[in-house]
Order: sequence, then structure tokens, then C-alpha cells
Amino acid sequence: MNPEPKRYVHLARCKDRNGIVAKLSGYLYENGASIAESNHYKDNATNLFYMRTVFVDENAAARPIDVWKDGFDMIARHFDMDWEIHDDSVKPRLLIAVSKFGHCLHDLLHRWKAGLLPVEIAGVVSNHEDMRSFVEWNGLDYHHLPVTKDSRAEQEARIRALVDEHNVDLVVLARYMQILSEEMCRFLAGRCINIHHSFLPSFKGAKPYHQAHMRGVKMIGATAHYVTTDLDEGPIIEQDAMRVSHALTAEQLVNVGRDVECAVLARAVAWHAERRVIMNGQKTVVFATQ
Ligand SMILES: Nc1nc2c(c(=O)[nH]1)N[C@@H](CN(C=O)c1ccc(C(=O)N[C@@H](CCC(=O)O)C(=O)O)cc1)CN2
Repeated sequence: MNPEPKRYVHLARCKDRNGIVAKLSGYLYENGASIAESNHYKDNATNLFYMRTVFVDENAAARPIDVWKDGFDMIARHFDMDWEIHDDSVKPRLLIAVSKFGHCLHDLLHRWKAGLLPVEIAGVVSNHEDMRSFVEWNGLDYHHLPVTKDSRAEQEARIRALVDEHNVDLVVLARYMQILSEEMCRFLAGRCINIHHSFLPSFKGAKPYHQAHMRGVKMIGATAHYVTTDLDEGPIIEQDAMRVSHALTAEQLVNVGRDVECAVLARAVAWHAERRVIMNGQKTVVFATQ
């Protein structure tokens, strides 16, 4: 019986030099791998080079991932390269955090159930009970962890315990309305995505739609970003916007904004899960199909 071919994603970042693409693709060619997808980008401001390669090893049974790791490590030392390799069949494990507004949670679980989101869901955590019945109806664990200003440290410690116990790869703040501490942000660095309900950098904070209404904007939007200690300042993964009329109240802006939030968050989570996003300082490089 023919062994199952293995599909891998290789990510690389290093100072730009001639020969990076040739070296990487040559190594894959010389070892019998076929490239399924390849994208690269040079940031002229930093002279940093970014590359994402999806390749297939038809002879995976005879060549475990560590063999590829050894080869890529050799190349990395030559270029002083930061790199990662991922088995594309291994889906990242998500912990979704939510407060009272469930539209992004509903949307993510629908896409997951429909096989449209290449992830596993380890569970849902919330500081309220509102979403319990929906989550448990979807057969998922619900962790109700209420929080006050005085109990935040203990509550966050319990969230960190959940992340470790369930081997969580990504925490998604799907309208989780609590500001994470510096310690929590360090613990979740690069593996926590938030959906902010405005087109950042406009209207940071807890009530962006009311700020937008006060300002009289003609477009509203949403921003998915990695979470950092600086509120709503983390590296942006995806954004979108839509036209609104002067006639809409702040409450109506909240309602029409939901769809943009859901679509933006779903794209950002999918791209992170497909290893299409590479950090570029306070920004990101996103090798995504629009
Ligand atoms: N360290 C970070 N934590 C969080 C971020 C972030 O960027 N960095 N994003 C927020 C989400 N968010 C906006 O997108 C947001 C959530 C909550 C607040 C806020 O002021 N919360 C109050 C309490 C509000 C309440 O109880 O309803 C607070 O925490 O004191 C602002 C922005 C998620 N966390």
C-alpha cells in the first residue's frame, strides 16, 4: 500500500540575501519534495525577507519530520534564519474566550462544525454564563470563570492552567471584554487573537461604536490583531469596513457591525491556523489568498 504523502508548511524570516529561495527550493527538489505553494516578501524598510513554502513529501513513511528539520536547520545556520515547520495535517487547538456578545462565537463554531475552519476546539471560557447552553449544545466544554478587578490574577491563572492542560495553540478573544494583564500577554505572546469592533487605529477601547457614532463616521469596521499589553495596539492580521448612513443610531451601528466582526475574525483565525501569518515587528506579513 502506498504510504500517505505528507504536506508540510515551512516559514522563514532572515536578513535578505541572494540565494535564499534557490537554496530552500533546491533542498526540497534534491530530496524529492514537490512545492504546492510558495510566497515570499522582502521588507525594504528592515531588509528582512519572509517566505512561506507548502511542500508535499510523497515518501513520508521513510522520512519523518525530524529529517526535514535537520535539513532546514543546516540552511538556517547559513542564513541566520528564524524558521518553523508544521505538519499541515495537525490542526491547531483553540480556546475561545467570550463575554456576553455571542455573534463571533456562534460564527466560529458554525464554520468549525461545517469544516470551514482548520482547527480543533479545546473549549470555551467566559466570565459570564450567557453562552453556556449554546456551547454545550455544540458538545464543547464551557469554563465559567467570573472575574472582578480583585480576582483578575487568580482568574487569569485558571485560564493559563486551561491552556496548558488542553494543549491549546491559540486563544481567540471573540468579544471577551476583559483587559488581559502584562503577565497574561507574555504567556500568550503570538498565540492570542482579538477581534476589535472598530477599524483601528480609530476608536480604541470598550465602546468603539458609540465613539464612531459621536464622530459621525460614514464607514465602520473591525480589526483582528494579536493581543499585546498595549490595548488595541497589537500586530494587525486582518481588517474590513462597510458604509453606514448618518441615519443609524449607535445601537444600529452595533448590529450592522456584527457581520464585519465575524468575517474578519474568521479570516484571521483561518490564516493563523494555516500558518499564513508571520510577525514583522509590530506588524504582520500575511501570505493569504484574498
Ligand atoms: N492586554 C489586552 N487585553 C485585551 C485586548 C488587548 O488589545 N490587549 N483587547 C480586548 C478587547 N477589547 C477591545 O477589542 C476591549 C475589551 C475590554 C475593554 C475594557 O475597557 N474592559 C473593562 C471592563 C469592561 C467590562 O467589564 O465590560 C476592563 O477590563 O476594565 C477594552 C477593550 C480584550 N483584552
